[in-house]
Amino acid sequence: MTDSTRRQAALDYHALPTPGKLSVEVTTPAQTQEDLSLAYSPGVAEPVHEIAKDPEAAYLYTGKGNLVAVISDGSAILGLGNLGPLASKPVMEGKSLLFKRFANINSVDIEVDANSPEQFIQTVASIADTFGGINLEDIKAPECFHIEETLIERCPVPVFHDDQHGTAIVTVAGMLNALEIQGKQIEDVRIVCLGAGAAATACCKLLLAAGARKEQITMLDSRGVIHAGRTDINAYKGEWARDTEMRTLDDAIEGADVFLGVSGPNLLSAEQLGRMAPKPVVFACSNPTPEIKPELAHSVRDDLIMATGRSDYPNQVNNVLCFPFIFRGALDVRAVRINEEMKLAAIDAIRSIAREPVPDSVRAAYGGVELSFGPDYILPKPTDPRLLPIVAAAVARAAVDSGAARLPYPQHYPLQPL
Ligand SMILES: NC(=O)C1=CN([C@@H]2O[C@H](COP(=O)(O)OP(=O)(O)OC[C@H]3O[C@@H](n4cnc5c(N)ncnc54)[C@H](OP(=O)(O)O)[C@@H]3O)[C@@H](O)[C@H]2O)C=CC1
Ligand SMILES: CC(=O)C(=O)O
Ligand SMILES: [Mg+2]
Repeated sequence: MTDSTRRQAALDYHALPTPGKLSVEVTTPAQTQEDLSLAYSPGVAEPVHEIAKDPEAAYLYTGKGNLVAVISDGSAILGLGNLGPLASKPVMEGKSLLFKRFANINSVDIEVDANSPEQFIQTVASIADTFGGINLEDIKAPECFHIEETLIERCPVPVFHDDQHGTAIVTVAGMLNALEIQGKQIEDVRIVCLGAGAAATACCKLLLAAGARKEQITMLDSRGVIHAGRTDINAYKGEWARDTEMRTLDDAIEGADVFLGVSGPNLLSAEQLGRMAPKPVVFACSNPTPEIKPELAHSVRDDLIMATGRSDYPNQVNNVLCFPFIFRGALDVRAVRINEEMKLAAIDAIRSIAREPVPDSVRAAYGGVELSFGPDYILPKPTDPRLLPIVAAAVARAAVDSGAARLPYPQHYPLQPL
């Protein structure tokens, strides 16, 4: 497919058969006078009274318990930058599509035109109780950290910034598998993280929790290495400042085992890739254009494991492998928050699936190619029907065991694949 054919196909996909990617469906009878008198006036007054008496009744009489809002201010849309709330709508509709397609969670997208983080927080906090959970998306650093921390405290339902935690969970799951295939230990590897924003910060924190050593991680922002002499960095970046002579990606990449790109398009050169250690792992996760294109990377070396955030190459490291399923588990036990135990459980569950034989339906959806645990298959595909039962169950169990759940482990688990 040429670039212009792909562009037109993408525009047609969004315009046809009706604009956008989602619609709303009615789940109760609404044909007769009797139906309407139950659905609306006078019948609707009965659940109103029940919810006014006990807010928990909203889970029984409304769609709240299976409804997640995808909310953005459009300040970091994929790797495209700050293009504003309305331009983020196709991405947010896309996330809602993925919630429905992969975890049967109803989802609406909300794009907030806010003048300040406080205004954004106030807007989200005032509507949060409408939903069973809030998925924050594509909000740039450093504002995203304060926004998420504050909303977690203020909202009665789980709040999860997907670009931080969804990305980190999938990255760590993929990284542990990739390092194992390359015969390396996470404790030993030198990691270069290009990007110092929402995704980078959360990925590196979770890599530490998985065993990586902080002194082995070099983080870079658009001005270069985050080092102890920098006076132009905020406190979030300051946590990653190293006492080092390295200043540029050129310096940092020499002999590195891992390149994690969560920054922008085409920022890692073939020459730089060539100077990484033997058997490197390269996660070029910027969307839609990775830090280095797989064709170029593979032309430079044949000993690497290469991943991108995209669906059209092997090894998709993308938060789609996490957010539908972590919310499914969280909603089903009515978790008050999504905690570290639930994240670690999601990592183990996701990475374990990649080691099992792949169902025919997945192979068929990916053009019939052979998929088995190895350099070109480090993570399950998003269409893998095992993700829903296995990841949701692991997350729900962790929520119950860690005290985050308000309901017991669901009797109807494990879920049937969709
Ligand atoms: N595959 C996946 O699942 C996901 C991928 N991503 C990708 O990660 C990228 C960042 O997203 P997110 O963290 O949400 O955005 P943020 O805006 O929070 O962070 C962007 C970071 O990239 C840095 N950056 C920009 N240009 C350069 C450059 N030339 N060299 C080095 N660093 C640079 C910025 O530096 P500075 O701080 O100096 O401005 C900033 O630290 C996007 O491309 C996005 O598509 C994000 C989430 C999930
Ligand atoms: C995948 C995603 O959330 C991003 O690139 O921002
Ligand atoms: Mg995103």
